[in-house]
Amino acid sequence: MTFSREAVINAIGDGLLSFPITDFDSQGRFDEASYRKRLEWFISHEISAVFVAGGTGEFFSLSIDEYRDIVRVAVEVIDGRLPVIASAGLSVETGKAFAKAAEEAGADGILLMPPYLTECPQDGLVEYARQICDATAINVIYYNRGNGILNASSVQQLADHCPNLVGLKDGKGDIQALNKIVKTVGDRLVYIGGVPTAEIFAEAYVSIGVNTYSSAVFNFVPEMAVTFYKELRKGNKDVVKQITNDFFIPFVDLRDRKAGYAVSLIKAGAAIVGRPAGNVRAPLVMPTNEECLLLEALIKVAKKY
Ligand SMILES: O=C([O-])C(=O)C[C@H](O)[C@@H](O)C(=O)[O-]
Repeated sequence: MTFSREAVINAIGDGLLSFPITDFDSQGRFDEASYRKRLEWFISHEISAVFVAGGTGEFFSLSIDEYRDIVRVAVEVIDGRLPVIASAGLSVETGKAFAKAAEEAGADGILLMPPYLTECPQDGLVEYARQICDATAINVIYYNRGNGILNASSVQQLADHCPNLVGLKDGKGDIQALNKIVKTVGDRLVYIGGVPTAEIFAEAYVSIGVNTYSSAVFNFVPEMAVTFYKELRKGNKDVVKQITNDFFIPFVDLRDRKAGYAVSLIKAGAAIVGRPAGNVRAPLVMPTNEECLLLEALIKVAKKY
């Protein structure tokens, strides 16, 4: 951990957050050299923290050995210039193991993913998160998504119990429920927008005081992603509307063609802009050639910004 808790809270609470895809070679193995170049390129843009092996980074498809390499490489390349956050989760025991690996590699925090597969009662989810928080000294951001959605009183319980719980990342886009969490738990936590294609929710997020989000499209159109974020924060509704109409709405339409495209299209986009990271791993699939051509046309539009 390079940064103080306060510095991590400041970094993740204001500014654009980036979630790099994970590079695989032609055999589907983690490609360290390519990943190093990607991270260097990432931090040459205006971002405030780097979340590695996240959803966009295919955490769900990585072995713990690959994960160790990814976090080690990220901490080396970023070299204290920005906080590095890495994912953890799946079960209490694997969650603790990932958290330990992240801590040993020098990460500044973990993004705690929902449990694997099973339905989850609220008190069980609180216990899942509590045990993983208690097992690590680094910062924890809970990812409220999938089968692991915490309600406002559960978030409050966790925040009261776990001093290292610093943030909540929304992955559902239920603004009513998120607003209740924000109003109930208040400044005790930092709130991050993180539904797939976060920008499409960004205006709603800002309206309830969620001032930052994770941008997956940053992986292939970083200038546009940064412009969108800055104009949003300045309250420049015209530019936000224009980029939403020109890029995000058609992108979301393309994304909705197949489950998992929120990640697959990002890898396809990276290849189109000359920064390939290999293919996604099963159960995800890559977009078709026709879909890649549609994406290429959208990327041309994005370059205007
Ligand atoms: O864990 C992750 O990779 C995400 O948060 C998902 C993306 O960054 C999501 O916010 C998006 O697709 O813009």
